[in-house]
Amino acid sequence: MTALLPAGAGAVEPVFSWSGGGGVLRLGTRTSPLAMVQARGVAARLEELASVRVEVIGIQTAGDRHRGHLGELGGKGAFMREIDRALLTGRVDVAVHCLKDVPGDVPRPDGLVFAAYVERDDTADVMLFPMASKVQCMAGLAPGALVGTSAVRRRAQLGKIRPDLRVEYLRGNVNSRLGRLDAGEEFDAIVLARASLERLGIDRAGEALDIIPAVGAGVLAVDCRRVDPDIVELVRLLDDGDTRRCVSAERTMLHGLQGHCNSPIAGHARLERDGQLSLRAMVFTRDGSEFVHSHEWSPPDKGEDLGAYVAGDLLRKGARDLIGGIPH
Ligand SMILES: NCc1[nH]cc(CCC(=O)O)c1CC(=O)O
Repeated sequence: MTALLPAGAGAVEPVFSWSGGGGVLRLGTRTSPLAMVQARGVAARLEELASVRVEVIGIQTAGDRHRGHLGELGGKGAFMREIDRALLTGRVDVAVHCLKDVPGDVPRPDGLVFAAYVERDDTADVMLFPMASKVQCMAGLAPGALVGTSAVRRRAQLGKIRPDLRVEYLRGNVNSRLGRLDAGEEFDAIVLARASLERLGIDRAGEALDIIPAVGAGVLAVDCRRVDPDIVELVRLLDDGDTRRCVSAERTMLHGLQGHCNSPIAGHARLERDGQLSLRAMVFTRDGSEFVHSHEWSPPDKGEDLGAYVAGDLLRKGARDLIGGIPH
């Protein structure tokens, strides 16, 4: 079949065509080892589901090239623009993103649709210690110990639990962060997503932190062009309904708060044993010394209403002042 890009889907020519069944589907993602391993997992599942060969194509993004603070590039969107463009121009047919890295304050391009939210992995944030260090738990860290993380959400929540720790900006791929940690010269601990360790096959336990996860944590989102019904239908087979319900609540909340990439916002939805959907969320100052909190429930298919309600609740409690006090 041949599908054309809709008018207005960027200033690009409608060039895409896909010969469904027996064809090769090109799947784009970032070039980091984590992104590539995630993409290969999605590719393998698509190949199981249909008689299609999936070719994984690594796309270097501005966020990967830039070594400094992500705020200088306008935030996490720096990981998306090139991949969106590759999809809109037909260079790739599907794209895999960590939903956590998809900004909530800028609309997605009209022509694209997240046809699948893959069943959620572990959402825990874990603290890791240098392999050779005697200290292997947060309680063992001395006052003033140095913790590496790039996420303002983690920084704020660490500040709330252990205001005596120093936190320094640390980014880069997971292996290079672990390498710097184990070199033992800079950090007493770092914080990473457990899902990223598991996906990379890194067998390191760490200490799970009792903090609220990021919106979209542990969820892979598979992006398609709306005008490719065959591909949308295929990718839809990877969609997990419960994950989609949770994501709908979390992302609607994030959008309602209009938080920018550097906003310390935490939000986590889950399906409770009684069948209700719950959403727990917090907004902090940068150091975690002030915060607002909300925790509400809804029927499982009312995720958007729940997210909008929790965002409104947080705003009523003063979230705007907390977010507004932090530069991009
Ligand atoms: N910002 C980086 C990022 N984005 C998504 C993940 C992997 C885990 C997930 O999908 O939540 C990671 C790595 C990390 O935080 O350690």
